[in-house]
Amino acid sequence: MDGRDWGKFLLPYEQATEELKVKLKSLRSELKARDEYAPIEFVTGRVKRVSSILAKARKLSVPLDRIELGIEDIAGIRIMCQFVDDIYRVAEMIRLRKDLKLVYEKDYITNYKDSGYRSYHLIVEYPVQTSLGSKPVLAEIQIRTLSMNFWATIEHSLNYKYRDQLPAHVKERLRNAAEAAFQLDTEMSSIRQEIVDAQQDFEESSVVVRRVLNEIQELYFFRRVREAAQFQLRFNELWEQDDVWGLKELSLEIQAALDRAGKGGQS
Ligand SMILES: Nc1nc2c(ncn2[C@@H]2O[C@H](COP(=O)(O)OP(=O)(O)OP(=O)(O)O)[C@@H](O)[C@H]2O)c(=O)[nH]1
Ligand SMILES: Nc1ncnc2c1ncn2[C@@H]1O[C@H](COP(=O)(O)OP(=O)(O)OP(=O)(O)O)[C@@H](O)[C@H]1O
Repeated sequence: MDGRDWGKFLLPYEQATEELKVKLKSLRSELKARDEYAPIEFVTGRVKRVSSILAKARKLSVPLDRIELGIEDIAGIRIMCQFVDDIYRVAEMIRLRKDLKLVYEKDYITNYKDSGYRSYHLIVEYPVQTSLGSKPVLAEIQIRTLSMNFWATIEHSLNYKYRDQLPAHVKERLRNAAEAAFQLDTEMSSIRQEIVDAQQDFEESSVVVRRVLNEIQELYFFRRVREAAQFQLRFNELWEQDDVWGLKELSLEIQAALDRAGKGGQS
């Protein structure tokens, strides 16, 4: 392939990268607009430089007329997430999409690389609509947390600066740094879980509170004034003590009283 052909060759990759970036950014804004939690923090993409394609083809012994299949990351997308769990949610959303086909995946989170590198990779086939018809191109989608990205960006630039000749002790320190970054992710996930649990507890307790108050109102409706007033006093105490379990028990008692009131006469 001579120099003039590269522009044409890269066109569908440029289109694929741009379209995938727009689609994945829209996924984030759509989820946000619906007030749903958006597991995507931000999205980037790039088309591999010709010099980098040639270097990789040489390294992997891919003949130049086979690079379309032999080099999978000419079109590259990167998705950054806040939490490790989000990575797997985003991967699932991509698997379910109808506008691309999953070719294979690499879980470098569970099976992190010797360098310490962690990310989740999906190699997909994306059909680009060109003036000559549909053209499938391969694209690499890397999904990672912000701290995995922090580590990979610095490690990449160090490797670039030292031309992949990092001294052993630096490599060792980078491996330690990757471990520390992952511990940060783990710690952040557990803090988040605690907040989610606390929110669930709060929602559960407000549902019970509303239920008990409605039931007491119903008792008043049946003119069970004395009983309702007693339940109200017990409710006040339990509510002050934030005793959700006690409130649930009280609700059962009021329901029994309501049953009796429904069947029997009024007091
Ligand atoms: N910073 C950093 N990025 C990595 C590392 N390993 C993989 N990556 C990224 O992940 C991409 C795909 O890596 P691999 O799954 O190993 O793919 P590969 O084509 O078999 O091997 P590469 O020659 O490393 O691209 C690379 O092009 C990088 O962008 C690493 O150790 N450090
Ligand atoms: N899938 C991707 N999405 C977004 N950016 C990427 C992706 N892959 C690599 N990059 C970034 O593109 C820039 C150029 O990287 P380049 O494609 O030359 O090398 P690489 O992917 O890191 O390595 P290799 O050539 O060994 O595959 C770097 O800043 C790199 O972080």
